Amino acid sequence: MPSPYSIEVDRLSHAYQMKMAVDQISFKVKTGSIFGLLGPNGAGKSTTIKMLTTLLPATSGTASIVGYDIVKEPAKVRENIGYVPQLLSADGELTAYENLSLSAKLYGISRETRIKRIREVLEFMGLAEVSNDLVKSFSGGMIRRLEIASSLLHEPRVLFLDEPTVGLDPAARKLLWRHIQEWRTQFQTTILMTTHDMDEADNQCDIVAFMYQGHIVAMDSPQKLKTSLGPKSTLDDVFILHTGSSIKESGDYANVKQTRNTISHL
Ligand SMILES: Nc1ncnc2c1ncn2[C@@H]1O[C@H](COP(=O)(O)OP(=O)(O)OP(=O)(O)O)[C@@H](O)[C@H]1O
Repeated sequence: MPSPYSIEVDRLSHAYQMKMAVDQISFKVKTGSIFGLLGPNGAGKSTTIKMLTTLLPATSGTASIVGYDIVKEPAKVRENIGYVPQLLSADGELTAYENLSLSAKLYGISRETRIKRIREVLEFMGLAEVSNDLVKSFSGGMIRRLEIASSLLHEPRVLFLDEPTVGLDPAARKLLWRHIQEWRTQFQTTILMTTHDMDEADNQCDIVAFMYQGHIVAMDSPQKLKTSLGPKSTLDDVFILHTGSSIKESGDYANVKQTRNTISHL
């Protein structure tokens, strides 16, 4: 029987020189669900995503994506995933269509399929009407939707989104999520995202894992995490309980700076 989980992580760790950025984390993500890694800057969220997308080797532990081992079968893993990194990846000097066409060629999608897929992802991400406009004329939210569209061209079974809404205003965030949720409903795509926005995790994720200093300190549905503390509790209250500080106060400076740079790029 096939596993009900699209992502399985077992005691996964990564050390940068002497520093343990991710320290023996374990979790499973059900197919078709949205799993949020929530934590302050420097908690280890991006490092986790980079290991699961085969961009960074694990120091120890194992993980599989739709049954493929990230160490033994990295090519198979890559065939089955989409990845949208924090930093800007769309080319402003090209149109939306041209950006997607370039990505589709890189994915090796045949010419006939390419045209159909590009139309499909443009439609799903609400960009069909601006497909021939230069990306440099786009808002931050439109650029993000284009980057997500690009990661969906090969119809991945698992999508990794690293801080998908960082730097976007509330209206752009809402629109972005509407489009992502529509895609997920249609294709049953499993999504792993990182965020340090409590409301976003609360509203969009089926399961949330709090990351702090390389560890997962709590993991459950947002509702269960909150009710375990009492009525009217927020996810921030749960985070404070497990770490002793608010998510806003517990990041490290270097990473805050990096996030701000990302925002100014958008
Ligand atoms: N290339 C690197 N070399 C050395 N240390 C690194 C490197 N990348 C990240 N780190 C450190 O590893 C830890 C985890 O960083 P990581 O980027 O995974 O955290 P994060 O939770 O994703 O934060 P952010 O929200 O800023 O992306 C941090 O202490 C960070 O300074």
